[in-house]
Amino acid sequence: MIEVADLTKRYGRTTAVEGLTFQVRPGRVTGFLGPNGAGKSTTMRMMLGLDRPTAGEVRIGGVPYQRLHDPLRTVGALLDAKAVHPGRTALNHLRSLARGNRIPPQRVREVIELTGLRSAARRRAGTFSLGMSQRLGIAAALLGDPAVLVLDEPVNGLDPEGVLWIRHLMRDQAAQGRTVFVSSHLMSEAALTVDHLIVIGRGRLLADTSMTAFIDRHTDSGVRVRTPEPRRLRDVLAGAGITVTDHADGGLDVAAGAERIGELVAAHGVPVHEVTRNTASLEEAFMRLTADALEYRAEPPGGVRR
Ligand SMILES: Nc1ncnc2c1ncn2[C@@H]1O[C@H](COP(=O)(O)OP(=O)(O)OP(=O)(O)O)[C@@H](O)[C@H]1O
Repeated sequence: MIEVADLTKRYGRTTAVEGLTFQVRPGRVTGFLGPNGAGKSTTMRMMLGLDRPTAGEVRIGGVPYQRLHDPLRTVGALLDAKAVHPGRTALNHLRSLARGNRIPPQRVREVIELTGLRSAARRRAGTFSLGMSQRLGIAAALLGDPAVLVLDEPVNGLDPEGVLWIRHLMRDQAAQGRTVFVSSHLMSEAALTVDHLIVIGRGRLLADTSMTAFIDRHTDSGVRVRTPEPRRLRDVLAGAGITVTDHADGGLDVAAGAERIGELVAAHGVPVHEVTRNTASLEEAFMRLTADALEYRAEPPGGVRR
């Protein structure tokens, strides 16, 4: 469990984090979301004792990071994947971390297997792609078999297979009862992985909610349908008392479930090219929630930034 209590961080006149209070519980994946500059990395650095709070505190398993006896065995972190010495091989990097933290050498082999780095283990970290560096960073985070994982944008630079892998890994770690705290600036990505959501903007807490509640509240129940015969489809749906509206992309927004629509078009022989649930509204809800808190917003042409 991670407890953040009234946490504030100022850099000169910039307030990066202001009065943040929330808890990250074990057994689930908690997403930490906010637009660029919202204060996510600053908060994570304070969790890991890399930055001193101006006020407030963070406790991991009831203890501030600086007072942990065995930090690497308590909390594993991925903050900056490129922070590894470029001349070191992945294997040597992990071995030296293990040695310095009294972790048995066989654990190095285990995390290399777990992160799919076996074929790259003897290559120098400086030659790694961002995706491979992310895997190495995650291997280091898992090395001490910690009960708490803190991952800053772990999906960054990963290919589609890597993205799936990290999603499974996080779910798996949470299912084992660990605390998994992961930052992202994308709602759509978080929606696929996280159970709980902490959203911040300009360093302040905007939402602390379950993902299911957020999705239920913000996604339309409607379905987008594409057909080469829109008029016939409209007639069939209207005949069944279903509301249909045109969408700018040429599709139709239909206020009914996919099953009902599927049955009706099959019964009337209307050809359909696409039936998709409206999830775009989730990203829109996130944008609305954080809009006033966006640090870098595009200026309207000729306008003045508010
Ligand atoms: N060392 C520092 N000195 C001065 N200002 C800083 C420092 N670190 C962060 N900031 C400022 O604090 C604010 C929060 O930054 P932070 O990097 O924590 O945001 P973030 O949510 O992680 O953003 P991103 O998604 O872009 O990484 C920003 O205004 C940033 O410019």
